[in-house]
Amino acid sequence: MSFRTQPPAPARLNRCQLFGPGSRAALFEKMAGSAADVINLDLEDSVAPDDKEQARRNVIQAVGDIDWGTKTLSVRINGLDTPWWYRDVVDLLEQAGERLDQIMIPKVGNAADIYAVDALVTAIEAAKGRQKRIGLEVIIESAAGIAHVEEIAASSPRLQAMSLGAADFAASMGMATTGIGGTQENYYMLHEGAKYWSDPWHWAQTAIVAACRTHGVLPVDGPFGDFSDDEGFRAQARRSATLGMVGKWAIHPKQVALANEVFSPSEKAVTEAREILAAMEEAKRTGAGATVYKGRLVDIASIRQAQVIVRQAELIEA
Ligand SMILES: CCC(=O)SCCNC(=O)CCNC(=O)[C@H](O)C(C)(C)COP(=O)(O)OP(=O)(O)OC[C@H]1O[C@@H](n2cnc3c(N)ncnc32)[C@H](O)[C@@H]1OP(=O)(O)O
Ligand SMILES: O=CC(=O)O
Ligand SMILES: [Mg+2]
Repeated sequence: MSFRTQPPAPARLNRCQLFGPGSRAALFEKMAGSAADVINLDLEDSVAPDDKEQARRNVIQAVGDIDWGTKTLSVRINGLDTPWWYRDVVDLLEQAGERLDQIMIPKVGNAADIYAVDALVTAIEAAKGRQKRIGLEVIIESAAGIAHVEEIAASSPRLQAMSLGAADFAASMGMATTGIGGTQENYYMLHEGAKYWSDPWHWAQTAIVAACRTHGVLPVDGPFGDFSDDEGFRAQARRSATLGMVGKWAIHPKQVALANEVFSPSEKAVTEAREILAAMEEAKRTGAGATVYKGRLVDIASIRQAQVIVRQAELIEA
């Protein structure tokens, strides 16, 4: 480990972030009743320009009126290149109740974007005497966002989570697709006449995970647009989990159970992780740094790997 140790990410579940348009208030109770760990009420791209102000009013009212249980409650504001974002922040912080946990900033391009929102949030919190410190989450969904991903991850102590937004990311990068996440038909290697599909999101995801893990932020996979394709969602989510992401968005309620399934370690994985920890305790007792578990090497690094799984299981059990 470097002299500068890796800070832990927030210790809370973030397996699924369920989105719903702020303009569809009839969905809010259903979202609250879902099994998602995080709720994102949207003021941005799922809300038509003419509905922006009504959506903002709906969301402010819903923050206080609806029982959101123990979920993390987040509102996605409009981008900093729009005329709406500052009023989103001001009205939310001045008018929405203390139940609000987070503001999600879309299309961030550099650390200064978060600085601007942080400054505004900090001033309003102080002026209004808000008791709960609002967290921030961001979406990396542009060429600038991915180019500056590390400074964005380091930008504010308020920053809790960072998502990859596959739709806007693809548009900003000029990718030849209208698909939102998942396998891209034309992204394959050809070997002896057979196609081997590759993952065009992989590099952006690993860049996000590395930036997040360096700075103690939760890395999250964003939307998977084809909500009729459960297996496609699962495959995308499993790749994300394998790379170190902690959860995935749901843009339809049927995706919530899929995300929870993939980002909850199986009983078998938890048992194995606990057995590895026990095997290493035994090894330590005898003065060994490495031992054999089920015919394979485990050593002190295995303790850190097993702890990732056990910590997630403990959050779920709590
Ligand atoms: C891609 C880039 C991004 O920025 S993604 C993030 C922003 N996008 C969004 O927030 C979109 C969220 N999703 C939606 O608006 C809707 O789910 C869309 C995709 C339009 C589908 O809506 P709809 O045609 O009503 O779906 P459906 O008839 O299959 O619904 C079945 C039951 O589920 C409900 N439902 C629907 N959406 C949500 C939701 N987001 N959260 C909670 N519940 C939802 C419907 O009301 C319907 O309920 P019921 O069975 O009639 O009681
Ligand atoms: O905001 C999300 C996206 O995929 O774009
Ligand atoms: Mg987007």
